[in-house]
Amino acid sequence: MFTTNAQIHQFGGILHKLSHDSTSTNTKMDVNVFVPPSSPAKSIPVLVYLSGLTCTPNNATEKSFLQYFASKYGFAVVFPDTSPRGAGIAGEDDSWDFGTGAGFYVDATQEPWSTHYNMYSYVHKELPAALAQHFGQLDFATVSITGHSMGGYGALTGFLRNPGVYRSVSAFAPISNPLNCAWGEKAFGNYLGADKNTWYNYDPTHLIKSYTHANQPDILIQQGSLDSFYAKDHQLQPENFAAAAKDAGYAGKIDLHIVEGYDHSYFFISSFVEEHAKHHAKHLGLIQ
Ligand SMILES: N[C@@H](CCC(=O)N[C@@H](CSC=O)C(=O)NCC(=O)O)C(=O)O
Repeated sequence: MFTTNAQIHQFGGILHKLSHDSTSTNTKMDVNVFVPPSSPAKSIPVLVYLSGLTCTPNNATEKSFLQYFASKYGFAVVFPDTSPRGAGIAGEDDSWDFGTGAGFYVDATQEPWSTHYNMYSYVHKELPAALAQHFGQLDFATVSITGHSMGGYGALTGFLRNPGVYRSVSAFAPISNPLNCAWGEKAFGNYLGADKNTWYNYDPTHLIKSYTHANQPDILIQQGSLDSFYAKDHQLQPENFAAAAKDAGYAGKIDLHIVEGYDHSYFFISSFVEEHAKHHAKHLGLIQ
């Protein structure tokens, strides 16, 4: 059961700011949903946008410009939160890259995180089922997924672990090989524990090696060359994902664009959001 906190008219559609009690996280969760203009009898395909570290559903809603293209092509957009909030766990607010705002789209197995930090089940199971009930017009059987940074990793992971569920996937500056970077080691070590065998289930670079489903669409990835998380800190490593896909014989093209001069911010995301919207509109059957 959702509570509507705001309904904002935008680009001919409506942005719904909602909250609900989640059984995956055992907390109240906020979610934004943009519904494009449409005739009442028509079902509307859906794009899920997963945000990065520190974000609420509002960052992308306010800064990506994605709703303009969702309205143009006729798909809805779901903007989930990035973690439970106010779970009351000691240490959850101590750092910006772990805990609140940094749920890493995993189902935690380790105490004290496992009661609340179950963002994988929340995003891929509970939330779509609940929203399908709330918005009868949204067609969650025709759904694609995208995201930024931690959310780009969440999108790639969700696509690869749920063969046939998402028609297409794309990512902006995704954390592509979390087993191999400081953000991933911190998050997985705490949420999943010391046994690295369990970490592989959440690493796109490893998951693509065993992805066998017939649905192998092109995967669009943009990465700014001056993004310090990419160039300096090596947190992102999209080349590792592209190389693994090639070695695995993934049939679609890994369309990795290193875009000169761009950083990690929403200035970068909004510059390429049209390309991503078009990519998904094609796979959702809205354009040729
Ligand atoms: N100084 C930033 C650091 C965090 C940051 O850059 N977060 C990115 C995602 S990073 C990987 O997941 C982000 O999307 N920030 C929100 C924004 O609106 O730009 C900070 O504290 O935000």
